[in-house]
Amino acid sequence: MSTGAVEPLLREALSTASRAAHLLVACDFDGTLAPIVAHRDDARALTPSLDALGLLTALRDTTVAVVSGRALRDLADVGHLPEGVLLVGSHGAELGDDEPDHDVVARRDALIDAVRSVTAGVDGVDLEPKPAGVAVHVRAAARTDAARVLDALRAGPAQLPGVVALAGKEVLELSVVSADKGAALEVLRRRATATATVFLGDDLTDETAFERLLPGDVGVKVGPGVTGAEHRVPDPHVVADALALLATERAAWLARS
Ligand SMILES: O=P(O)(O)OC[C@H]1O[C@H](O[C@H]2O[C@H](CO)[C@@H](O)[C@H](O)[C@H]2O)[C@H](O)[C@@H](O)[C@@H]1O
Repeated sequence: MSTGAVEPLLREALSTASRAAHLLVACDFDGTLAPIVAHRDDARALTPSLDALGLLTALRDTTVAVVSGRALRDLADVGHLPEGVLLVGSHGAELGDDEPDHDVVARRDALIDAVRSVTAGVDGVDLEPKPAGVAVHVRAAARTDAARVLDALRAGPAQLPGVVALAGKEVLELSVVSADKGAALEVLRRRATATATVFLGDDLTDETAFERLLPGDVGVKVGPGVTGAEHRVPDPHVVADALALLATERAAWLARS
């Protein structure tokens, strides 16, 4: 395990959190466990991060969750996460296995039709349907097309009644239900009766989770950008180091206590 890239202040914060009566470790997926790649189906979590999450799930009084913008089913397929990791999809809209009700599906389909009327014929734009919405990826589009499509989506489909827009990395997500990772984190924390939470995320959509952290919790922003998190690591490789450190320290603490 290499922990050299984990800053001393973060090491200290993780060490303190590792001694919590009940620890919740929650991670974002894309850009945090898995490096960002050109196509969403090719994203894979780094093996050392999966190993560390596996170690953490095996510990008593420790809850591990991945809270992603991806649809729950997609997260389960792409994630290859260790057994015991709780999966939360669609930015918190999918906290369990419940299928969305008919009204949500009908409104989602109408939303996707409206989105298609904006994106039809634009090269490099990729639609990712989700149970309650759609993500419009513009990573592969010409920059002028990407800007034009995003503006048209914000002015059009995003204004439909009940539609919520969330901007991410080269993506605009439109949903017919309102959800955010901060609210999902609250639910996880309550269910786990966690006394300390460690949350790691890289995107704007992770900021609602950082906002909900309490004294003694640890928020870790991955990569550059403005954040409310107290700590930062440069990339998913150092996320793996931080998770490994946390797993080792918690195992040692539990063994002693
Ligand atoms: O909350 P996350 O787990 O970070 O999910 C956020 C979105 O991730 C995916 O899109 C992003 O990652 C892709 C693969 O690296 C990248 O190609 C894309 O540009 C990024 O926006 C996913 O496809 C979305 O559904 C998630 O909401």
